[in-house]
Amino acid sequence: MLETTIAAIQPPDESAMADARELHGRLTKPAGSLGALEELSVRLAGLAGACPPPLPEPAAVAIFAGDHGVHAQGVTPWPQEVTGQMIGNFLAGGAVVNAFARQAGASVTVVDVGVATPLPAGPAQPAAETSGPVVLDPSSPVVLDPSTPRLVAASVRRGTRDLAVTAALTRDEARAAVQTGIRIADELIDAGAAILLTGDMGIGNTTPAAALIAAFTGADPLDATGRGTGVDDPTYARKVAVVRAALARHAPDPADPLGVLAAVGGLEHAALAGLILGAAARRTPVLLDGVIAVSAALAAAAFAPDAVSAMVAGHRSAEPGATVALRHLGLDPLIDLGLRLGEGTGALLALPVVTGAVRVLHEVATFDSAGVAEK
Ligand SMILES: O=C(O)c1ccc[n+]([C@@H]2O[C@H](COP(=O)([O-])O)[C@@H](O)[C@H]2O)c1
Ligand SMILES: Cc1cc2nc[nH]c2cc1C
Repeated sequence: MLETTIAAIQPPDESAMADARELHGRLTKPAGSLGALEELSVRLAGLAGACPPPLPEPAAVAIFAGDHGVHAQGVTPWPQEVTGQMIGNFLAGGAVVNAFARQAGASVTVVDVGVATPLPAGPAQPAAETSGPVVLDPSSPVVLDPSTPRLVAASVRRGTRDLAVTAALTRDEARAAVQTGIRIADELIDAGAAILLTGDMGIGNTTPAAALIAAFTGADPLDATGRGTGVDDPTYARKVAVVRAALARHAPDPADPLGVLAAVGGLEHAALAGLILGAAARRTPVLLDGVIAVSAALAAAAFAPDAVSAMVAGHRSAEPGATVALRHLGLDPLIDLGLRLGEGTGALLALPVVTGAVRVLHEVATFDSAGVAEK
């Protein structure tokens, strides 16, 4: 499944891109006056193979959640249980991602790919008549409902191993998580999603994100590692040392993305790489959130370089590694607000920018049709 997905990822359609550039030149605005939105709309035309490309509606956020053995190294001040507790919050509609998703009209799908603690029952009840989290029967149809977050149970294992001691995952476990991401992309697109947004939840997950970024870009661990949820100086120093030692121990080969994900990654990072590959194979845009998403995007690009044409960088996370990763991918983020929350929040805030970029090609009059004189 991974190999067939990679094989399905094709380069952008140059003629649709040329059509979009030509159309932009005829719309009632000075050439280039929409700045980065113009190139974004051209890229989306190339991805869709059509000018104009489809409006990115409806939108679907997929939040992949996992825990991390490296938590034992003291790389984050937060207890591991917060990962599972936040899943309860997502399903109850009480997290920041839910507020932003309601604003954007996006559905929220939470995917447990490897949470360590049992998922909470109480608050995770979106409907009164249910007694526990809404765990979907794999055979039930996927419905994109912005008012009802849903949980997909797809745990590969209850958290990774400690990457400071051993490989975080076996290759088979990493592959299973990547394939879960591909499956979720397919299900959401089959249910009608016209754009996928990445989300993540995992206490400790900025440490594997930093290790992935250093492994794929060659950046020094000091430049790839940030303060995550807001760690103090001693914790930050420990975190950089953990990333440096892990790279020395595992010597991950950036030409072997499954091996890199297994050695120093996380289950949500692997699943996000799969989601991106799945979206790219279906020529559907994927709006990237923060540092965890862009670390996964590096893995996706290592699997299939043409997957980059499906990626839109939603925002520039405050994590320094995100900027290192975006530079490596050649992507410019749409917004830069100093966010460092995750969950898909930065991607959701960027969604109206993407929609606006495409809407221009659908709705704006040409000089000719509107009778406006050209310069
Ligand atoms: O999206 C980001 O760029 C981002 C930056 C810092 C932290 N986070 C979130 O915070 C958690 C990981 O932080 P930490 O310090 O425990 O590694 C995890 O749940 C992420 O979603 C997310
Ligand atoms: C409370 C909390 C919410 C989060 N959302 C994403 N990562 C998070 C980390 C914490 C600690």
